[in-house]
Amino acid sequence: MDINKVMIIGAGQMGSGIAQVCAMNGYEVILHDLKQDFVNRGIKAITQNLIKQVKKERLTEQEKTDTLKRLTPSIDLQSAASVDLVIEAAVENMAIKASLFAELDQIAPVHTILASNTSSLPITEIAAATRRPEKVIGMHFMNPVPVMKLVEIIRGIATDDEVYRTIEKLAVSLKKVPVEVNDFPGFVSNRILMPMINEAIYTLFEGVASKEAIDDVMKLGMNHPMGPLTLADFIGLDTCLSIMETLHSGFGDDKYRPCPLLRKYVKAGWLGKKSGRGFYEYS
Ligand SMILES: CC(=O)CC(=O)SCCNC(=O)CCNC(=O)[C@H](O)C(C)(C)COP(=O)(O)OP(=O)(O)OC[C@H]1O[C@@H](n2cnc3c(N)ncnc32)[C@H](O)[C@@H]1OP(=O)(O)O
Ligand SMILES: NC(=O)C1=CN([C@@H]2O[C@H](COP(=O)(O)OP(=O)(O)OC[C@H]3O[C@@H](n4cnc5c(N)ncnc54)[C@H](OP(=O)(O)O)[C@@H]3O)[C@@H](O)[C@H]2O)C=CC1
Repeated sequence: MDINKVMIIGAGQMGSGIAQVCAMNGYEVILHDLKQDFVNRGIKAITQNLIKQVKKERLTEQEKTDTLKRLTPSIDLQSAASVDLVIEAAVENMAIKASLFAELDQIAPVHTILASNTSSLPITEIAAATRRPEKVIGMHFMNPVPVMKLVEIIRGIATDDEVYRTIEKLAVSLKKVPVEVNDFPGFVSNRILMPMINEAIYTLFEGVASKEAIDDVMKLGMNHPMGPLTLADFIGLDTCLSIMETLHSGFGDDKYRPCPLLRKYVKAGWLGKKSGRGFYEYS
């Protein structure tokens, strides 16, 4: 199946990154969020990223203009009526995703594939909110989307082989490397990454070392590009907590219990870089 027009739901850090790479690679893109302000913030982030690429002479002024022309803002979910693929990148919350997918199922044409960028939630359960579970799939990009090569592609229990192949082909056309995984809590990426981050938060919580020291150990000792606490701030502490909760409830194993300090920060509204404060402060 050919994909020409894509709708991205959620213009946050992931949604705007996905919209950018789709538009840069020739797709017509609708970028949707709940409020015009949020869509504008997403388009502004994309524009700034493209300007940087032009300055670095990796993109011409014309390519930048053409990319921006392929982006259409939306605050009306009915826009899904004109697309071949929806990639949902709203918040990591099953109730919100299930209700979005049920609505999208009513609006989108029969051929449209409904993909989710969820970082941990079961694709099979999201698919069950629709009458087209065979056309529902996980398409998990990594942050920052324009930089990271991986796209984890997750098959739900009912996902069609043809839908899988279409999404795999699409990922390659975005110059990404697709990796196939089955539908288990946290998939592969966050089943491994997030317990490491949660353990780093426990290490801080228990006073084993300062945040800077914990990050230095993993950066200088293990060659990680970012320390785990900096990475948690970068991902978003609300997203980290949601992922740990999915692992905890999905496996029923207390080794995945979220650190109380992580819960406290999220309750305080300290969500990391996107809210200006998490383990570190950002101006
Ligand atoms: C939670 C989930 O479900 C899954 C996830 O996504 S988990 C998170 C996965 N991501 C990571 O682990 C990221 C780890 N960090 C890194 O790889 C690096 O620190 C980084 C790529 C983010 C920044 O790299 P750096 O060398 O420290 O900084 P910097 O030199 O400024 O950036 C390197 C490049 O990335 C680009 N970049 C950095 N941040 C960017 C952003 N937010 N958007 C777009 N491009 C960005 C820079 O422009 C730069 O590009 P060039 O090399 O083309 O000039
Ligand atoms: N952060 C990361 O590193 C990664 C995140 N992901 C996944 O991507 C998704 C988005 O994460 P991220 O971009 O970081 O989160 P952000 O908080 O940056 O963005 C989410 C956006 O979606 C909007 N939104 C919330 N509910 C709806 C809705 N019903 N309809 C449309 N838009 C909505 C939010 O608006 P508002 O601000 O009002 O809530 C916000 O603008 C999550 O599922 C997350 O797990 C996947 C890979 C990496």
